[in-house]
Amino acid sequence: MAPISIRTVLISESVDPRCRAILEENGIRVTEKQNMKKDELIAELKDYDGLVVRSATKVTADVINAADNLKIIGRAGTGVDNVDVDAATKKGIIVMNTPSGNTLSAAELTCALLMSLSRNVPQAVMSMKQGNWDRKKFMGSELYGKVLGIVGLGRIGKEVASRMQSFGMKTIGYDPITPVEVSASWGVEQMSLDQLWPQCDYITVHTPLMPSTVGLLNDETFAKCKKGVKVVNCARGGIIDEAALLRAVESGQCGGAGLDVFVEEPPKDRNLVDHPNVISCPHLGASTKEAQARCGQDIALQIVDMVKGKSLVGAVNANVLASTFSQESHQLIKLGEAIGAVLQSCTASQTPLSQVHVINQGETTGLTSLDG
Ligand SMILES: NC(=O)C1=CN([C@@H]2O[C@H](COP(=O)(O)OP(=O)(O)OC[C@H]3O[C@@H](n4cnc5c(N)ncnc54)[C@H](O)[C@@H]3O)[C@@H](O)[C@H]2O)C=CC1
Ligand SMILES: O=C(O)C(=O)COP(=O)(O)O
Repeated sequence: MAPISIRTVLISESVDPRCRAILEENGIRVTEKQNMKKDELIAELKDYDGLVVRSATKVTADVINAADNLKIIGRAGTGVDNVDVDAATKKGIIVMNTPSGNTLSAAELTCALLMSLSRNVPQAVMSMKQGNWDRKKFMGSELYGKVLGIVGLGRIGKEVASRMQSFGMKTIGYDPITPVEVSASWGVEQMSLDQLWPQCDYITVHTPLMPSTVGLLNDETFAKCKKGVKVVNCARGGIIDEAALLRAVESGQCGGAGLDVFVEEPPKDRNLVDHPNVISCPHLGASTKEAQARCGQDIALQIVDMVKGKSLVGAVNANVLASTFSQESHQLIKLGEAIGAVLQSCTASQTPLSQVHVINQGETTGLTSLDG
């Protein structure tokens, strides 16, 4: 892999100090500057080769196109929906994330919200602080024996499943990519969304935010759910349509919601946050010391390894890889793209394939990995 020169990095959010320390130990100059408005970010970024962000910095096409020296955008975390990856790719800028660093923390917060919803813990705490002793108002229900629908069976969905199974919940789910036998091996029975909605007492979503996941829960799908279903969104605002959710909690079709994320953060429209059956957090899924330490360290090491030409880990825009890898690797990258296109058409069908056998012909090149 051809080394990329990164001499200066701007960290625009609160990222674990390990990130700065590792970059500096490797001769990269680091500046930390938080809460910049778009114009300030554009002006500041002109001087940097790299940018490290979390979820609050909106790295839009305007920002990217104005950043003439930028070569890498590092996301200390999972979701890259705050980065215009297409604009970055067009400019040859690598976008990389650290997707497993905060998995356990996001899963644990999801479980905390599910438990809080079942026993009205936040509402009871508030009532106590107001000087009350109300044992009737906060009657809850057990999680034991209830059905949890998990939409999105990737890293976080899987961890949520195993934790909630320990409470005796039955876990069912849907994912267009994760094979049914794989999720079955960790106790999640997969089915179509239409089969899933009416069975669930609780639903939690763990997909990326993309056109196919916007409004997965909407007026129509809420209507297919059990009356009183409780929902959790620790993934991205908008996967559960916010207006439809408000209508559903107002009508009682939805019995409660636990929200860590919002379409607009912080949300200007407070109707959901203020509803008595909605409990919410200010995007705290990854806010643990452990998750931040992992993500801060991982993103710094990934940048350093890239600079040293050692490996390119965590890059999400494959097209850019083509320009950074050696000539021989180009053919493998093209092959990967072709296989990806075939797999995409397989998963687009109504009944996704659970297994694909690949048969190769011809001589091997000796290149077995795209890494390094
Ligand atoms: N609240 C927080 O602070 C945090 C939020 N997140 C968010 O959680 C979400 C999940 O993260 P991971 O589990 O790490 O991602 P992942 O990539 O491991 O899993 C996502 C899964 O969603 C599936 N999926 C895609 N389209 C789908 C659809 N239409 N229906 C059902 N499933 C679909 C994918 O096949 C994949 O298995 C992301 O949106 C991420 O940004 C992640 C960490 C912290
Ligand atoms: O990693 C993710 O996708 C998250 O949502 C975490 O966001 P944060 O790093 O806490 O701003």
